[in-house]
Amino acid sequence: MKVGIVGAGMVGSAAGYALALTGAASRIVLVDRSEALALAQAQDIAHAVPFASAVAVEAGGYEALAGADVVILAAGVGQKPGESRLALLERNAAVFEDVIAAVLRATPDPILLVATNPVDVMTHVTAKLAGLAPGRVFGSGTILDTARFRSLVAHHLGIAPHSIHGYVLGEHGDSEVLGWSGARVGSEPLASVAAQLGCAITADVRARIDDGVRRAAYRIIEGKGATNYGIGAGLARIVQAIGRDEGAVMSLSLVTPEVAGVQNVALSLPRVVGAGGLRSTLMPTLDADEIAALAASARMLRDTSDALGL
Ligand SMILES: NC(=O)C1=CN([C@@H]2O[C@H](COP(=O)(O)OP(=O)(O)OC[C@H]3O[C@@H](n4cnc5c(N)ncnc54)[C@H](O)[C@@H]3O)[C@@H](O)[C@H]2O)C=CC1
Ligand SMILES: CC(=O)C(=O)O
Repeated sequence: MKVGIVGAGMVGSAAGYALALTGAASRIVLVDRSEALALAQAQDIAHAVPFASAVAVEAGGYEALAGADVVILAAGVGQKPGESRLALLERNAAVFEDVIAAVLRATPDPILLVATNPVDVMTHVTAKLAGLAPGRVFGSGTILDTARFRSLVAHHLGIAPHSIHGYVLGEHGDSEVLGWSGARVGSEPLASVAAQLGCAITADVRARIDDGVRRAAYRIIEGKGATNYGIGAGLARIVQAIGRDEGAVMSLSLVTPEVAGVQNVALSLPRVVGAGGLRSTLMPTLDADEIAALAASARMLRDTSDALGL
């Protein structure tokens, strides 16, 4: 599978590296407004290939995206320490005006996978600019927040994160909703497993994990200026699920006709990912507080999209 990456900075390069290590792509093309950066990243990633899978890695202009099955969009600015994702919107929406047109001139019917923040509204911007079939334009959404949630719950219980099943929903950002009530460990409800293991999810534990998920990006950006490895791995995992037509369930952002009473809003819910992109949505069972929080998140995103005329 040929995968293009537009934006060869921290996120784009980490995605390329993860794609090369996992073999989720057979050909990777990096594009950036800095041709020198794209070339340097492509060369560096190519030097990992002899230790990993047989992947061709190159850099080029937009024309090099011809025939790309999936294009990851990671161009634009990231947060400065203390800055919210939503504060990036105007700058990154302006970047996408040119980027999406240039991508589609090179490859007219790709799957577009948006990583640029604020990822939900940028997904909506991309869907409108691209006009592709529903399910072919979506955002990484809360895939990273879900990974953070699973990691922290796993650490608390002393169980592998792969065996923790639960999702973060709504905005990839400050209003996101941790789906505690539906979380399971193996096939058992989280609270039951936590009690059996003597690791109850008390209000304090819950608040600590909530903060650890919601504030993770702020803390990491304070420490190293960006986040890249987690999202890079997440983007490669999404591409892998597309390439293998897996039907994997992941929390991803898609323009959705109606969520918690809010119409036409891009946000994350559990979605089924396969060869054509997103093929269905699995509406989770939530408790009353979670439904109210999801409605508030959806309303905030809708209001933000309204301001852009989306
Ligand atoms: N969805 C998620 O979970 C995450 C999203 N992000 C977001 O990803 C985006 C990229 O972050 P980083 O890679 O850290 O930033 P970065 O600054 O390292 O890389 C961005 C790249 O975009 C390029 N670029 C800017 N305008 C362009 C244009 N018009 N055409 C082509 N390339 C262009 C820049 O030259 C730069 O190399 C940010 O919006 C950031 O907030 C970051 C981490 C996680
Ligand atoms: C930067 C960002 O969106 C994250 O790490 O969650």
